[in-house]
Amino acid sequence: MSSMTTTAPASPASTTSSPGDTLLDFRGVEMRFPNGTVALHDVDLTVDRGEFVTVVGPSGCGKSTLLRIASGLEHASQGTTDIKTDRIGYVFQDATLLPWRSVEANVELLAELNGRSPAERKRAAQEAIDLVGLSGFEKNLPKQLSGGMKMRASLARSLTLEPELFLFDEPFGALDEITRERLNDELLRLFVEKQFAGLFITHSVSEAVYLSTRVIVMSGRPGSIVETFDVPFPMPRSPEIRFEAEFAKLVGEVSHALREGHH
Ligand SMILES: Nc1ncnc2c1ncn2[C@@H]1O[C@H](COP(=O)(O)OP(=O)(O)OP(=O)(O)O)[C@@H](O)[C@H]1O
Repeated sequence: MSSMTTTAPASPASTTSSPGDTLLDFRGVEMRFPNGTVALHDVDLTVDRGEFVTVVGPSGCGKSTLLRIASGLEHASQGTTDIKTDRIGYVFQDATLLPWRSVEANVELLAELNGRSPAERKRAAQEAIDLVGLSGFEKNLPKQLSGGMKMRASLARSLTLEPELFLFDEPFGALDEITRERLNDELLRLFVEKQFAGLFITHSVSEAVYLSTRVIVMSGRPGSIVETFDVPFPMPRSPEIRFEAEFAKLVGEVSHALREGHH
């Protein structure tokens, strides 16, 4: 049986939990789709406040499924899924902006759907737009933005909800290397500043190591966790750590585990 427990703090000020609290707790999660496909097998996963956890694994191993369960879009067929917040941000590989709305109006959308007043959502949207570096582009339509800028707008839209748990489904996978690295830097800055917990999916091992406090390696389908790596580099991180020997060593170890778990 799966269960979802939701405890919803009404505002940041009402949050009573402290750093180290578990926001997501999955035990023995199994996912079998109605057509018989088993996507996940016996997954134990926790994400604590202050953690940025990245999941890497071969294509089709169930990473997106895991995220969809975390978001409540999908329900596990077995195991327990305990999500201790309802302030969840979700960013997909596709920026999913409404083409007829300006950047500003897109960023306001979630706050609007959540019933925030026009003044309040305008304030939240402007703050988020400034945070992701899109100031000056408020009136642009999505088609007038680069791929990186669209992702920034998508991030800003989720930030208006002040997520405590931020889910990322390979958000930068379609971007060129330089844009991706720049957005990784921005995301780390936001993580340090906004103190959300992150659960991030990627195919890039170096992106995983650079962003995370912990990297989880999954096996091929049905996905199960084969290895977990704590990433020791302190936050905030400088982009230069990517060139350090310790960084390369960890990337090598994660890549090795990924190859070993690939069946
Ligand atoms: N609704 C569904 N019904 C049946 N099978 C599904 C459904 N959704 C996903 N699957 C299958 O479950 C498996 C895991 O899919 P999922 O998208 O979670 O993998 P992934 O690790 O995110 O893949 P990728 O890295 O390629 O994005 C795949 O074999 C997929 O075909």
